Amino acid sequence: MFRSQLAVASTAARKIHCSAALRTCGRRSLWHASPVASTSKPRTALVWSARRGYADAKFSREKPHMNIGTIGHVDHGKTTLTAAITKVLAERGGAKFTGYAEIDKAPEEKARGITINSAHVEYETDSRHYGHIDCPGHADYIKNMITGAAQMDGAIIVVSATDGQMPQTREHLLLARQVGIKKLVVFINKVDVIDDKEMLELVDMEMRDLLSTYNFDGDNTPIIMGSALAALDGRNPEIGADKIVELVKACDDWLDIPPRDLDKPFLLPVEDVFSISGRGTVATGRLERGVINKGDEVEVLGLDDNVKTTITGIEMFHKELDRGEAGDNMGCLLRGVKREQIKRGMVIIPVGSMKAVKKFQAQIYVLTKDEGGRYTPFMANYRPQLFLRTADITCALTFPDGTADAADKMVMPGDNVEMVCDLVHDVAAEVGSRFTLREGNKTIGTGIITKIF
Ligand SMILES: Nc1nc2c(ncn2[C@@H]2O[C@H](COP(=O)(O)OP(=O)(O)OP(=O)(O)O)[C@@H](O)[C@H]2O)c(=O)[nH]1
Ligand SMILES: [Mg+2]
Repeated sequence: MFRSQLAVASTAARKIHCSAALRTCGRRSLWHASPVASTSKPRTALVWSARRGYADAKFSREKPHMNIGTIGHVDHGKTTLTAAITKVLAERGGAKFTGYAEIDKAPEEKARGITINSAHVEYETDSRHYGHIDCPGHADYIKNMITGAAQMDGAIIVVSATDGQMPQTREHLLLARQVGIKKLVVFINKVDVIDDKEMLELVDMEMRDLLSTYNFDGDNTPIIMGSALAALDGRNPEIGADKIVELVKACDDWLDIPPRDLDKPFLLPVEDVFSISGRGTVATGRLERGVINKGDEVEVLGLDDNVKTTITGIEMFHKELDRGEAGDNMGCLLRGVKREQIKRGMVIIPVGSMKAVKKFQAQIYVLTKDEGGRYTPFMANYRPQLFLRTADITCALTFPDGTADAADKMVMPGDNVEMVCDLVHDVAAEVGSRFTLREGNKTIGTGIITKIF
């Protein structure tokens, strides 16, 4: 029932706004991923979820949960690898196989053969439960990549052995760093079409260099070489399934589950919103900190449109929860709220626990052209797009009061500067919050908030 409701909703939305509808489609997978290990429950507990048709089991916390995902340049094989991981683990009882066409399922994705929306799947290893977000690599959809990566605790960067590192390999590493990902695993893909061993060694060496450039541990990061397609097609296990097992083992061993901050007031950055007719509005995202309980009174803050409401339901991967913990990638049913009142970029918090800000000072690093940034300097009142958590907002940059020659001062690519950011809409932020600055198709800078006005 829920599935058909959502299909109707997304068809209607597509008529209104294509990209919004695409996001809805892409997001559906979080709600539809089947439980890995479902437990039977008494009928009474199933009432509201059964009516909505998607929650059919309690979420098990037996294994620690971690959010990872695939990032990297367009066409390097992220979606193929995502499907291959679920296939190989399904054969071992740790996942439900999610095919390529189920991940890239929006019509435009199918027509163009690229990922546009980030999609969610889940799987389990012996030691962990993973939520996995497959991100788009195409430069036009970096916005969706940032929102996807903002929910990850670690990531798999996919690089094709045929191309080696490419512009979005570099940009995604930078963005991963900026959203707080500390460790990565590298998958060098498409080795089935490479005969030259030296070529593989070169890609390996270059990736280690690049990791170090972006402050990851280039020397010790596990690099696995294989073929996602061979694994998905069930051929050549020595470069296919065996390498997927090795990759997943490397994730288990090398990627750390960050300490979950359960004591602070909760903070859930909204990644997507959809409505279920007759039920209400659901906001999804990864709980950044704290613990959220069914029945909590909350404030949805930011983008100039604060809303107060109550959480009437919590879900994670098809399963119902009474409480969500920091790190959970979940959906919250919000009482009496219309879909239009909630937007990606807002945050859900306990009433009054945080303020939205419109103006702050920040330490900003401006990327050089070799890092994919601007070729030319900019001056005061430059207006890039600011990405913070799941929000993206236009801002104006000026120099702090008292800066000498502020009117003529130029900021060069490569500079580290202290600047004042004036936002068009307010956003929930604190001293220490990190953000990225983009202009058109480029990431031009990264920053950290030092003072709130
Ligand atoms: N030969 C070979 N081709 C592969 C392999 N893995 C993926 N491909 C092919 O590479 C193409 C791109 O694969 P995708 O998985 O869609 O790449 P992607 O990184 O998800 O692309 P975007 O999401 O659009 O950035 C497809 O035609 C795949 O079949 C591989 O191991 N070997
Ligand atoms: Mg893809």
